[in-house]
Amino acid sequence: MKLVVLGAAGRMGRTLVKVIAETEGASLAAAIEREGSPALQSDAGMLAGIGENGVVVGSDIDAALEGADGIIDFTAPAVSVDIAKRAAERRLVHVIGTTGFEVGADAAIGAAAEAGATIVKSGNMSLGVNLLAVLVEQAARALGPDAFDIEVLEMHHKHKVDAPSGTALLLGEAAAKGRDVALADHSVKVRDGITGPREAGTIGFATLRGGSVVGEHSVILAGEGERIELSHAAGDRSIFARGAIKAALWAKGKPAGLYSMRDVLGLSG
Ligand SMILES: NC(=O)C1=CN([C@@H]2O[C@H](COP(=O)(O)OP(=O)(O)OC[C@H]3O[C@@H](n4cnc5c(N)ncnc54)[C@H](OP(=O)(O)O)[C@@H]3O)[C@@H](O)[C@H]2O)C=CC1
Ligand SMILES: O=C(O)C1=N[C@H](C(=O)O)C[C@H](O)C1
Repeated sequence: MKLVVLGAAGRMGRTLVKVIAETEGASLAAAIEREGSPALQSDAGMLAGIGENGVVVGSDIDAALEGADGIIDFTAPAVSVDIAKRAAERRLVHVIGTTGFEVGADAAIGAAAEAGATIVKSGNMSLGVNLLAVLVEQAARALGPDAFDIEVLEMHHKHKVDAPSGTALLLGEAAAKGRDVALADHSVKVRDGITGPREAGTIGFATLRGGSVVGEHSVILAGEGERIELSHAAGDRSIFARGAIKAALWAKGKPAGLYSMRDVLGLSG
């Protein structure tokens, strides 16, 4: 499968270039960065630390998509929404790992999927986190909102620009699904000052940033005299890259539509 990596000089882009080179059935068709990026004209393999691979980083996305089968995109929300439309026009696979979307972006991405793109989108592409989400959903269903409070805690490196993380929101959605409520109506993303006691049934989020932490998430279910913690720690970005490439290979030949990593991993149940 011929893949275009968008944001090829970024932390995830470089990891993807490396993992694609290690993956049977996948090849790097093009490596794209934004216009004006200092990475333009560099060799993508050199940036990824795997030695020269002959793929020169460019910024012409339309030329890159000619003859490609799919795009792997860990960039920024506005970029991913725009690329979804281009993927729809060409009926391509588009794997979206980008996080931090505003309300409304889901509708635009859904429209692109209806218009012809085969999109796999997830706030976390790792097997471990997607399994964790299944466990969180089960725990939230079993432990009712009057007896157990749910809090989602995350920590990431100091360069991360969005909060709560896409993974924290994915885990919050899983908890809300287990409780059969809408996360938007029950989430508490900020606490400061005299907040009053905790409201039963809410799902709280706490965000930590610092150093080089790749990504750590805990869902805490706190009851009277007992507490359950379900956690995941990412040690290396290759877990996200392997998941994203697996998603692209899975999506090739599938009907256009919007899919999740739970679909890819057979965890939709
Ligand atoms: N779903 C998942 O499993 C994971 C998701 N992520 C998410 O992926 C995203 C990227 O993370 P990360 O790699 O750490 O961030 P980086 O900032 O390291 O990488 C993003 C790259 O995209 C580039 N870029 C920006 N605009 C464009 C454009 N128009 N065309 C092509 N490239 C562009 C940036 O260039 P420049 O710096 O010059 O602007 C940068 O090189 C974030 O939203 C993050 O949360 C990260 C890890 C796992
Ligand atoms: O920005 C990151 O680094 C990560 N972003 C994703 C998120 O927002 O959850 C996934 C992972 O935790 C790393």
